[in-house]
Amino acid sequence: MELRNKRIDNDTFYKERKEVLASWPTGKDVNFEEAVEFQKSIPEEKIFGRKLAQADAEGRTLIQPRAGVALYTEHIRLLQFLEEEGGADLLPSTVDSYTRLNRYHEAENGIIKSKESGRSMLNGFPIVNYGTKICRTVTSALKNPVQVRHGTPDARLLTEISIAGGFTSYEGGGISYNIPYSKNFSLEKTIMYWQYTDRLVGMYEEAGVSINREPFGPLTGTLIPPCISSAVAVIETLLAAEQGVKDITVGYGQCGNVIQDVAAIRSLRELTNSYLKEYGYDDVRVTTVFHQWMGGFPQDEAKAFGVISWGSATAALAKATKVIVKTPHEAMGVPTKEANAAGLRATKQVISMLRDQSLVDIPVVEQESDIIVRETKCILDKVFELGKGDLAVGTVAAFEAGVLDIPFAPSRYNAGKVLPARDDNGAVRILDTGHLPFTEDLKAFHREKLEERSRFEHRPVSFQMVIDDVYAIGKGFLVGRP
Ligand SMILES: CCC[C@H]1O[C@@H](n2cnc3c(N)ncnc32)[C@H](O)[C@@H]1O
Repeated sequence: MELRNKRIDNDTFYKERKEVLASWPTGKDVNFEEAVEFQKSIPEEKIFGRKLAQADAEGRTLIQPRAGVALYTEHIRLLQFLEEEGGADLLPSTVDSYTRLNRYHEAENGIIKSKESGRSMLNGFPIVNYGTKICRTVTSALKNPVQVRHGTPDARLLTEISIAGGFTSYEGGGISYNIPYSKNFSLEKTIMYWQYTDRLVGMYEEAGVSINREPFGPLTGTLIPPCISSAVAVIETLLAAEQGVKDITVGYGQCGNVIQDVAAIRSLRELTNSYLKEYGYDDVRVTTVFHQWMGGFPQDEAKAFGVISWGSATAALAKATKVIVKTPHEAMGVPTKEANAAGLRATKQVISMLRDQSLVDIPVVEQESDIIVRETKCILDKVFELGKGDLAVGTVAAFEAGVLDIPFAPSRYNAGKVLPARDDNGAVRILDTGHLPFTEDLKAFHREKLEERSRFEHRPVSFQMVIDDVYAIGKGFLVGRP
């Protein structure tokens, strides 16, 4: 089938669905009509999109951890601990790396080894191996809505079992779970795989079940210019809306300059709503998610709490609908439930103290937001032009042309020409725009910002700034000063 940004017709979808459900034994337990009834039996307060909409209307920022372990009984205990002791408003189930690569045999071995050793031998919760019934045991044991978080290029079977299993939100997208994660996965393929995911969500919507979708905002989590993460988020939103998705949370990973980070959330919300309206999707609910610092973390737990609190403050001042919380074990790996809960409590403390303050409408944020909007429009207009009006075709062509280009991404489909570097205030600017279709005045803006830093540091604007910025974090700084 050819790549097109067009709603998948039923015959094509059901034919593909047969193969998807046959790709692992647990797929045979998925029955759409029965799953719709189960989803409809879930209490209102556990519907992810409802809780987001309520918080957004009240201008509140919800807190959500990442969490996932191999044994489902332990996973239940973990998630119950995070809502009871951590105060999590929203819950995750972070999926293990084998499942993300469709390597269910190895996930199965991981479950067995975890039972034998009494500890989690997987770095997440293997949803596909457990299947619908056990997933329902997990989601029914919790008080709060639960979302599946992962990084899966081909997530079709994972989507089927997740929704049938009572999860009411699902993260990812055909760009955001491919280019930053994989080296060789065809972008055309993953866009089509994620059209399947979004079509399935659309079918649940048409049956009266609302499932929240969340494109993965941070991408590589390293010096990502807001216009690039916003362009990807808007594209994945529009592709999802075409398949019938009605509830979307667009996201952004903290970069470190507070003004730019607040402007990034403000402009992301504005861009997503305006593009949905422009392309005729008038009934899609949009909320935002701010990811606490996705870069390297200090080993020292007190310093880690400093980083966590800094991200919490920015999320609150940006009025993000939710914030994804890090833990003081970030530098070590999968956190203990105690560390995870502590990260949540620190976050909630800061969010609560700042709940009556906002930086969204201050002039410097408005100015920065306008720059991001103009940059993102330059990119998206070119994507549509390259696709001769078809967004999916345009997206593939845009990556080939370097019009979409995600810094530090491993994918061979990514040009890797764009070079970001921080300006004198730590905001992420663009040292080399590669083939980004920026207007001359936008290019001049970035050049000038970097020249300001160059004058302050008495050194030329150069690639060395990029290297210094990447290493600065480990030294506890943002701007990599010479
Ligand atoms: C793109 C997401 C990366 C982040 O996702 C966290 N993460 C991954 N797996 C788990 C897990 N099983 N439990 C708690 N956090 C987890 C990492 O720390 C990292 O920050």
